[in-house]
Formats: sequence, C-alpha cells, structure tokens
Amino acid sequence: MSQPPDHRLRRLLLVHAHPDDESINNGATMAKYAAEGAAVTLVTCTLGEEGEVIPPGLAHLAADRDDILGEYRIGELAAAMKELGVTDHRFLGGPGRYRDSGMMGAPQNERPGCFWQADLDEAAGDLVEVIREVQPQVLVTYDTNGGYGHPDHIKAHQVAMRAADLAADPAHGDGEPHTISKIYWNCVPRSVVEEGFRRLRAAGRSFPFEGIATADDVPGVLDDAQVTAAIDAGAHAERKSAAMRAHATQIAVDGPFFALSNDLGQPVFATEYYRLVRGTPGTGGGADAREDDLFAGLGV
Ligand SMILES: CC(=O)N[C@H]1[C@@H](O[C@@H]2[C@H](O)[C@H](O)[C@@H](O)[C@H](O)[C@H]2O)O[C@H](CO)[C@@H](O)[C@@H]1O
Ligand SMILES: [Zn+2]
Repeated sequence: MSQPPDHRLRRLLLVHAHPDDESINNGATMAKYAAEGAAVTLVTCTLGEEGEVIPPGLAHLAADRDDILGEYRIGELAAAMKELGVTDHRFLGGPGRYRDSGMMGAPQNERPGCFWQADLDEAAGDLVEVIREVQPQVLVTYDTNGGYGHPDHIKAHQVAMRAADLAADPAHGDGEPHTISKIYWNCVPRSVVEEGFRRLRAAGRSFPFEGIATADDVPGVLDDAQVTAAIDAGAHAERKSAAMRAHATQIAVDGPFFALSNDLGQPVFATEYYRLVRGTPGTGGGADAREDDLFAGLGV
C-alpha cells in the first residue's frame, strides 16, 4: 500500500516517452525542484527498446541484434535520476508493459504491444493510479505533436492529458479523485533556439559531432509570445549534462552541446521553457512577464 503524499510538499509529475527525454527536456528543472525539496515523480512510458546505439561497443544491445537495449536503458535512466536527485521514477504499467514504437512510419509502429498501439483509456488508467497516489499539483508533458512527431511522444501526450481528466473524475475507477492544478507542455522559444544555434556555429569548436542540427530538429519550438514559463535552472546545468551523459547509448554530450545518434550537434538549454495549457498562471516573476516557477500561484 503506497503512502499518502505529504500535502505540505510541492509535487511535480512528468510524463515522458523514452528514457532520455526527461533529461533532455527537463533535466535542469527536475534537479532544481528536487534540490528544493519538492516531490518529483517521473513516469516513462516505454523502455526505449527500439533506439539506435551510439557506442560501437554496445551495438549488440540493439533490437535487431540481442534486443536487450530496453533493459540496459533502465540502468541508464536510474543513473540519470541519481544525477538529478530524483528518487521516484516509474515505467507506465511497469517496466516493459508498453514497447517503444520506433520512429513514425517504421514497421515497429504496428507491432502488438507497442505504445503507439496501446488502448488509450487502458494506458491512461495506469497513469491515473500514479496521479491519485502522488496527487501532483503540476504536470509536465509534450504538446499534441509530441514535440517532434515521434509516435511514443504523441501517445505520451494523449495518455497524460486523458489521465489528468480521468483522475479528476469521481465516476472513474477506485481511489480518491485528484485534480491537477496546472498542466504545462514542453517548448522552446524560437529566439532562444536561433541564439543557441548561432552560438553553436560560432563556437567553431572541433566537437565530435558530424554536423549541426537545425531549429526544426528541436522539439516544441514556439513563437516567443506563446511561451509562458521559463525555469532558469542554470545552477543545475552540470547535473543536467551529467544526466544526459548517463544516457550514453542515446546522447553524446560535449560541453554546452549534445548530439543524438544522428550525430547532429544541438545546444543544451539550462533554462527550460514551458507553455501553461491548463490552470491559472501565477504572477510572472521572470523576464517577458513569464512565470519563473511552475508552482507560481498555488500557494505551496
Ligand atoms: C530523443 C528521443 O525521443 N529519442 C528516441 C528516438 O531516437 C531517435 C531515432 O533512433 C532516430 O532514428 C535517430 O536518427 C535519432 O538520432 C534518435 O534520437 O526514437 C527511438 C526509437 O523509437 C527511441 O528509442 C529514442 O529514445
Ligand atoms: Zn523520446
């Protein structure tokens, strides 16, 4: 039987598709709130079984070889959470319940048991259990396109939003209903992306990446005015980089830059951005009148 949540604490729930997404999108935010004593819960929907593998010595883990990458990425995620100081991380429905669906259009999208094929209400029901146990005031997930159109990211968005509705519905299932006060979608202001790539191109450094990505490769780019919160977690930038490094099969990090297995360099953002899509914004303490705290206005 799980313990009831400590209602005195700030409680943040993040829902992600694969091990590595949490560190890339929210690593600094997670480290910041964990360091401040908030209860941070991560739910990852798949084990990332279909990922490519960067280190040649680990290539055997891949789905088309030994097919043990998912098990290996459980360890990478645990190491990343240790770097961020996050102690509550779970897999939706338990480890391996929903398999990585591969990139949009891949044959793996049709594989029985993959997340893309999961029944929405069944998967959302698994998340309702976590929501009603943890009772978060704030939920973070992807936008409707999953940031960049990956099927598992799109499904993670759909499951998170559906579960938020079901968890609040007294007529749904067992347990006390819980209404999440604020829901945010990950995003990045276009001006920040453009500046980040300008820095990357100007660096001219001999970093180990084959090429340089483009703004279109960055998930969730929005016009600046649509971005409603900026969490400056620069003090935790090193923790974010260390967490990204822990996902070594997926991410190569070089100073303020990183690359996925496509070997295209991108900037690491220590300020992480969000768009409030449900709930009332707090007073904007940050620049551009944006919120500088995801719990702003909640009195916690
Ligand atoms: C960040 C993210 O969502 N990674 C996913 C993604 O990985 C990409 C995929 O392997 C693609 O083929 C590569 O070109 C790209 O570099 C990778 O980032 O999709 C994987 C398969 O679904 C998933 O395991 C990985 O976590
Ligand atoms: Zn992902």
